[in-house]
Amino acid sequence: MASNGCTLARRPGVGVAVVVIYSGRPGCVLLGKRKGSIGAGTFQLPGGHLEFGENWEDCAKREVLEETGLHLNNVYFATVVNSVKLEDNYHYVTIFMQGEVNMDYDSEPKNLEPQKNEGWDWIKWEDLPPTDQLFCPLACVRQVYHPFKERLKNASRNSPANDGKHPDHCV
Ligand SMILES: C=C(C)CCOP(=O)(O)OP(=O)(O)O
Ligand SMILES: [Mg+2]
Ligand SMILES: [Mg+2]
Repeated sequence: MASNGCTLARRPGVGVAVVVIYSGRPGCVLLGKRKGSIGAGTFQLPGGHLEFGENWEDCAKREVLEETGLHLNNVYFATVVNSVKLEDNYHYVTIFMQGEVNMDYDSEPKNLEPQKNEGWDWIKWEDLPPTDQLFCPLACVRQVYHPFKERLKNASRNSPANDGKHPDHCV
């Protein structure tokens, strides 16, 4: 760090991405397409930056509400990836949370940030687009996590899996 307290060194960001599932669309997750910032044109899950002092569950609920209008319940830790794409100057630690649409509220997703996202669709996990069309953390997570097979395994853990499956540089 420089003597004036400033530093020019970059540090990774922290993101929270959310696997949103809905009993009305079995096997599907909510998928959008990025617009207007890094990864424009690639497919993404709802999510965004963890705010200072915020816990992961609250961040997941807030981002999904801001971006889609959906309320979540049963939000739990899914997995975490360290995604690095130096050619795009991109390095984020992205925490994946999974949650269900709370049917006490409207269950139709709305594209509430149209400047950042093309729209939301329910897409079967098996039908996710090819890796080169996925936003970096989503491309990473597909290698290590399946939202409809791994819940019991991960839900019983308080910390990320340490099974050697988590590559540092995923794409
Ligand atoms: C890859 C990045 C930059 C993580 C944050 O995601 P968003 O770009 O969706 O951030 P928010 O505007 O939703 O916070
Ligand atoms: Mg956001
Ligand atoms: Mg976002």
